Amino acid sequence: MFLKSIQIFGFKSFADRSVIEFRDGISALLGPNGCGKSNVVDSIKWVLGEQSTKTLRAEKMEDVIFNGTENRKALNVAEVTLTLSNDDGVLPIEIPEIEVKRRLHRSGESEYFINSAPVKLREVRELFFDTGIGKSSYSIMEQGKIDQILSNKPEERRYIFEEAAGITKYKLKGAEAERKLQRTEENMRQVEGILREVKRSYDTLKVQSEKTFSYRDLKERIFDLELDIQLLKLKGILDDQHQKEEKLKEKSQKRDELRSAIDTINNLLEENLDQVNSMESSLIEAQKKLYGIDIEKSNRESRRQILTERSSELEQQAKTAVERQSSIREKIASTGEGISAREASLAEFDKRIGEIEEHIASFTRNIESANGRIGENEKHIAQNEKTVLSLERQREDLQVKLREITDDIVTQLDSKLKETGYSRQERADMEEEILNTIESLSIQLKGKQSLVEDALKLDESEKQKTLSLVRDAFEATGLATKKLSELFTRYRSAVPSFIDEFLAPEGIITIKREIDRNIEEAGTEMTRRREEIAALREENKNLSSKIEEYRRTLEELRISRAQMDTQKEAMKESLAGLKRELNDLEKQLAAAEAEAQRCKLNIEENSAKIKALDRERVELDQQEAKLKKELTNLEAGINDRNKELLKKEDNLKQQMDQLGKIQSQVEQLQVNLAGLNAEVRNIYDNFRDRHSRDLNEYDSRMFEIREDAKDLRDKLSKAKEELKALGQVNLMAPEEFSEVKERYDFLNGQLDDLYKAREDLTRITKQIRVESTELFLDTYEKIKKNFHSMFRRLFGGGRGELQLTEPNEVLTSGIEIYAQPPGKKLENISLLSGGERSLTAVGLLFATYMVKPSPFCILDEIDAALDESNVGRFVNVLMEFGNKSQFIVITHNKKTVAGAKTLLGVTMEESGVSKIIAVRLADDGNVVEEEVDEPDGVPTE
Ligand SMILES: Nc1ncnc2c1ncn2[C@@H]1O[C@H](COP(=O)(O)OP(=O)(O)OP(=O)(O)O)[C@@H](O)[C@H]1O
Repeated sequence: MFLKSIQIFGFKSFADRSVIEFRDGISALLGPNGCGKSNVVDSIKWVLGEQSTKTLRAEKMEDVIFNGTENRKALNVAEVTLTLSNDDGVLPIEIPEIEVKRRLHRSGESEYFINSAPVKLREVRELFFDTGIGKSSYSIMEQGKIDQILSNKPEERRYIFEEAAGITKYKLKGAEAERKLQRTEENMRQVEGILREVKRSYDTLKVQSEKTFSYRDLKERIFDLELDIQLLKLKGILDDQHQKEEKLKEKSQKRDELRSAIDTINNLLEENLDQVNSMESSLIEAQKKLYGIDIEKSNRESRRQILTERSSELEQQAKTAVERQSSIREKIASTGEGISAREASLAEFDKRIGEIEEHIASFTRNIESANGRIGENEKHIAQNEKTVLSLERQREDLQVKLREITDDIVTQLDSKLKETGYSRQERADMEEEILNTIESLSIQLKGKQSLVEDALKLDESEKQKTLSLVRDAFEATGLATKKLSELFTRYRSAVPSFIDEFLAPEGIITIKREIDRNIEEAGTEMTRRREEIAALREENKNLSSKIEEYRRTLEELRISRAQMDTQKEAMKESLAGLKRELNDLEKQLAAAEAEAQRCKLNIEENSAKIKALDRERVELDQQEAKLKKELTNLEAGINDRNKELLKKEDNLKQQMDQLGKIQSQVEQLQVNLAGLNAEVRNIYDNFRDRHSRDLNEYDSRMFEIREDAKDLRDKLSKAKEELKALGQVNLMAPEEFSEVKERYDFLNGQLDDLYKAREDLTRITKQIRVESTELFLDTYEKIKKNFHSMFRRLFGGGRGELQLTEPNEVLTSGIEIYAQPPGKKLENISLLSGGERSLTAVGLLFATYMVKPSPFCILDEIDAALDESNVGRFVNVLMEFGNKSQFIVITHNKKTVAGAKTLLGVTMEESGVSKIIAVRLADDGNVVEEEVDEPDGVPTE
């Protein structure tokens, strides 16, 4: 026994955790349609790693999770655990019992386990390689799959043979090796391409790098030569510098000695000068005082002159002020007149403005009253319009009523006339008869009257005769009257009395007349109101044009008032100007008077001041004579001292000349030294700028140079020419070359590895192909032979053939099946009947089993299309195989069930939820173990 049990939870219709314990031999899985038998097969395929939702009869993978029933909620996880016995070591793990589990969450998360350890799908698949079990194997055969085997292209049938030959693993390895080989060749092509590219750079950079090395050597030589030239130059300067410093030291000493001798002479000179200076200060002081007196004297003289001139000016000013007073007075008089005239004009303006204001007020009132009147008229118009509107509505209502009542009159008249049997013709006839009777009566009466009148003229006898005739005639008249009265009575009864009802005060015609009258009255009232509205509108139109006229006049009045205001303002301003002018003139007059007074006072003050100045002049003349005497004495003393000073200064000058010469020599030396220093600095700086190095570093080399400057310069120009001849140089070439070289060497190494790998892979692929071909051919030949005999057993005769479509390409060739049921021609399987096809496929399956039986086999209703005799043969063969291999058969066929040792029932006691029931049969076919009641749909014999 290989398949021990399966535990299903949440998978399709298995909502509850269900365990199916499998036994050796043939187990039949029974149950009514739709109870979940095929779901058990699906669960086995699923746990073995089936990924095709189509094969699992689902749209998407989540569809395999129990999705609920009317009474149960859907689950969120499906889990199937398959327990396999590995006592025979079929599976490549050395454990006697292996548990494979697959779990799927509704979120899409999927897990696989082998013996509770999480694994990848690949590991599950590898576990069943070449065992006949697994995704694409022959251990699970369904009705659909049998059809597939037979109707597939010959090449697609190969998997059964490959699985039986055990070359699936080889095939995978071969494919893997092929893939690797392809990848390797692809890599080789890529590496070769890259290498070609790199080689180009490699060659170019190699040449460039060699050139760069020559360049670098020359550069170094040039540097050394330039260094030596600079060092030689520096050495010459430094020697010169040393000599000049010595000379400077000597000259500086001499200069310092001269400076101290000059300082001594200077000190003596300073003492004599101090004495001369003090005498000169006294002289200057005396001169200053004398000068001061002179200034004082001239000051006073000029002040005296100024005062005299000022007095005459003041007299002239006083005269002018008096003249100005009289002219101002004249202007004041004329300005006063101007003011009075403007005040009169202002009064006139006020009067006229008052009048205009009154006009404006009266026009404004007129406009207001006209507007008021228009407002009232508008109100009347609105009222009248309202009334007209309501009258119109009334009239319309009345007209509606009139139409209604007219209709009523016609209807009532009609019915009354019908009721009373009134006939117009009869009435007309009767009226004619009455008129005829009245006429004949009046003719008779006229005849009687003329008879009576004639009788009155006759004699008595004739009279009596005539009167009796008249009496007879009156009798006839009485008859006519009676007839008339009868006629009238008849006429009255013929004329309908309802007319009176109609005409009565509450009668319908009276009401109609009332309505007619009301309509007419409403019309008259509306006309009156409309006329009134028109009159009011006309009045308002007149009033509006009047208002417009008033407004225009008002506007004109306002403009003239504004003009008047402007003129008045101008007049006011002119008046104010004149008043200001008057005020100014009055002030000017006062000022002129004050001016005249001030001039008089100033003239008096000036004459007093002139007298005081004359007195001070006498005193100053005396002081001047005294100071002039003091000055003569001081000038003589200073002259003597100056002669002594001149002698000392001559001596000093000689010393100074000498000092000047030495100082200039010192300075020249200092300048020279500074120049040399600058030269040295320049040499250092230039060197640093050109070579980015410090010349200090090479100081010691200065004393090792044996060549002279000329030789060095010749060599330098030669080296420079050589450098120029090199042309453009890639300075980074050596570094770039070393990088490219490294890459070039690496790629070469890689290419060698790839060549080796390709050789290995080609060898492996070839080996796999040879081994696979051998294995395949061996198995194919066996199955072919078995198929032939199995076909004959199942069909009870006939012939079954297998043929390679391309015998020279064993590893890709298709396998054609030919079948010849007994008594028929050898035919291609596509021409077989459904049952024949099933039986042929079963034959192929069993032929394969004979070569490589898979550890277990599930057959899902493959007997469905077989007839009784074929089922019999099928069951016989099945039972034979059942002794060696484990079979789980889903069937509805009683004969097949009878062949089973164990019965497994699937029911749906609860709608939509599958449940497992197991029944074990003894060898004699009796039930020996019953775990649950026999499920519905279990066929019994
Ligand atoms: N995810 C699911 N959740 C619940 N029930 C499901 C699910 N997927 C399928 N089913 C139910 O499983 C039943 C089909 O089961 P299955 O095909 O195994 O029946 P069967 O016993 O093989 O029938 P038959 O004898 O007709 O072949 C259907 O009733 C279907 O509704």
